[in-house]
Amino acid sequence: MSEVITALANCAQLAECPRWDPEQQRLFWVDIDAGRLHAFDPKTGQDSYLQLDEEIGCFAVREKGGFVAGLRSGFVTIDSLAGGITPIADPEQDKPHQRFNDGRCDPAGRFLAGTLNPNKDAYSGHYYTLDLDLSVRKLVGNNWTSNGLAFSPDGKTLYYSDTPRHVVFACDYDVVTGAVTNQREFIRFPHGFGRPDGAAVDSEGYYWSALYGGGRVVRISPAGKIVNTITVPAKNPTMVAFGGESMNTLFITTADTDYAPEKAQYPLSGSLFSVNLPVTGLIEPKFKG
Ligand SMILES: O=C(O)[C@H](O)[C@@H](O)[C@H](O)[C@H](O)CS(=O)(=O)O
Repeated sequence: MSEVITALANCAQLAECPRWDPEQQRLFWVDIDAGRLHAFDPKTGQDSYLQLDEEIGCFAVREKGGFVAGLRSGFVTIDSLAGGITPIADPEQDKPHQRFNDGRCDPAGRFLAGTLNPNKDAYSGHYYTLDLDLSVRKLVGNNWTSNGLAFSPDGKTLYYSDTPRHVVFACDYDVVTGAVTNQREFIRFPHGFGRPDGAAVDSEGYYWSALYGGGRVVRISPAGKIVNTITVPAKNPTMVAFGGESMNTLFITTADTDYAPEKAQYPLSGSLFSVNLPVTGLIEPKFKG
């Protein structure tokens, strides 16, 4: 496996949701805890951001322009990195302590986003679907930390994880109706190995999982077996995304730490990394709503 490169050092508190836009040749990503939506140019190393007034968990590039996003306060559209935020709906008005965490578009251009319960006192995190008509419906969940959402290349399998429970699920997905059925356990990681955070599926259908607390990213076969491992110079990788001119660059976001011994061991915690791979990723669908 190629060498991991530090693309942007110590750039975030909680870097997450990297998304490559091939038309703009930019890596968009968020700093959840700082409430920032970033745009990174890997050619120049330049990075800019939009400052929001709340946490942003996830987003997708919108076909009409701008973005759709999941914030603490619900679903919104964002006109550009200059701003222009329009609320759509908050499916968890009764749970102000929860926020959106992980999300992406399905092959039909719906935006799916999941919430987390920071108290971990109830399995009250769920994935919701924001449809093309901007209606919202509950999809799947009963999680502590909704994470790891990704689709197989044919769109017929939906993967998601519940990070603190160390488990990734696989479900049958109907792209026409957006329905989920037949949820089963895909892989469960042993305690101490790392917890399945954000994920991406490559063009061969393998699931790449960022293992929070494990300092590694693993490539998992459709049969649920680990076949490759990338060691990351940060204890808490949070998400991966394929991008670059040839779609074979894996970008890795990570979380910073305020625990001094961990920061001393991993001084690049909270950085954005990249590594070139012998496999390509899937181009992210844009939100069609
Ligand atoms: O990075 C994320 O997706 C979450 O926002 C993080 O907070 C992380 O996944 C979470 O802290 C892991 S766990 O719930 O503590 O296991």
